[in-house]
Amino acid sequence: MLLNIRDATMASQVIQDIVTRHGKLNGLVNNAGGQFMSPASQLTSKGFSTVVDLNLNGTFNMCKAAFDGYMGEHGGQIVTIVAETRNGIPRAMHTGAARAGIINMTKTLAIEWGPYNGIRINCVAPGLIISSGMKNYHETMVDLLAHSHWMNPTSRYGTESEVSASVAFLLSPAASYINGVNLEVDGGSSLSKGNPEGDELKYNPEGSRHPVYVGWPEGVDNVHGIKQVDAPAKINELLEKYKAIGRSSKI
Ligand SMILES: CCCCC/C=C/C(=O)SCCNC(=O)CCNC(=O)[C@H](O)C(C)(C)COP(=O)(O)OP(=O)(O)OC[C@H]1O[C@@H](n2cnc3c(N)ncnc32)[C@H](O)[C@@H]1OP(=O)(O)O
Ligand SMILES: NC(=O)C1=CN([C@@H]2O[C@H](COP(=O)(O)OP(=O)(O)OC[C@H]3O[C@@H](n4cnc5c(N)ncnc54)[C@H](OP(=O)(O)O)[C@@H]3O)[C@@H](O)[C@H]2O)C=CC1
Repeated sequence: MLLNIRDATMASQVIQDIVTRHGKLNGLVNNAGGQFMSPASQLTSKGFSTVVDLNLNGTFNMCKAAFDGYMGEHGGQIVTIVAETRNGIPRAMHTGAARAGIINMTKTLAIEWGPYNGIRINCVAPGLIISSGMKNYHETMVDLLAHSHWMNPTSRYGTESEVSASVAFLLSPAASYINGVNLEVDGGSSLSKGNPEGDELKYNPEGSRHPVYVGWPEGVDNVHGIKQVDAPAKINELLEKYKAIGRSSKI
């Protein structure tokens, strides 16, 4: 099924097809999104609109299609992947604005749509994650990422499995009283304030002491064949390093 979330008609059609085929729509995960890197001073109006259209309007199109096509009558769970935006996103102001808009839209929808057979709607805000999205970055950005992971309070980036686990939790009955929240899955990076005397004083450049979770749902053994992600080699080198932490750590 082809889907461009920027196209409201296509969004409705996809939801309709799913309901016709399966008879129901229990959950919607809005994962599609993205941006390009640009300082705000060089961003054109068209560039800003493009990223807002993809992320904010696209997410609205999918939520509305799910509501109209099934959930308004029968209920359901919605989770939208945004991005960690607490202190803005330098060089990605457009996406920061769009994701902040989604977080606020989610709060309103939780209030307005909650009464309709118990729709729950929440966000997951990843920090930097070793994911297929990394292949979109320029080589210099990948270099920077590969050398700055220790600046996170956990001294590592996150994995796709760690984001998936949060999404699965929010979709599940275990989260049945959680509605309208934005769950930051960032290892605490959004709390980081920097340190004028050098970040080394604050973080552990030796590496992470935090066990890593890789390979949904079976864990570090990767029985689903998640050997590496579709990302540049340098990023996968980090993942290999993290897997070793996962195996050797006692939780
Ligand atoms: C670290 C910061 C973020 C926080 C962490 C987040 C990480 C991730 O999200 S991981 C990556 C996920 N995937 C992506 O981000 C996808 C990569 N990006 C894209 O696929 C595209 O850039 C797009 C989907 C965001 C937009 O594509 P499209 O709709 O095809 O837009 P156009 O290429 O036609 O461009 C329209 C318009 O936008 C301006 N523009 C586009 N690229 C750039 C650029 N590199 N620099 C500056 N401006 C750009 C420009 O105004 C374009 O108009 P024209 O000039 O008329 O072409
Ligand atoms: N990796 C990270 O560090 C972080 C990622 N995120 C967000 O997490 C989500 C997943 O990203 P990630 O897996 O890393 O990166 P990817 O680039 O691999 O995933 C983005 C997905 O969005 C799809 N997509 C883009 N535009 C559209 C559209 N108009 N209609 C339908 N689908 C579309 C892409 O499809 P296709 O491949 O066909 O173009 C792609 O599958 C994104 O929203 C991303 O911005 C947020 C914070 C951090």
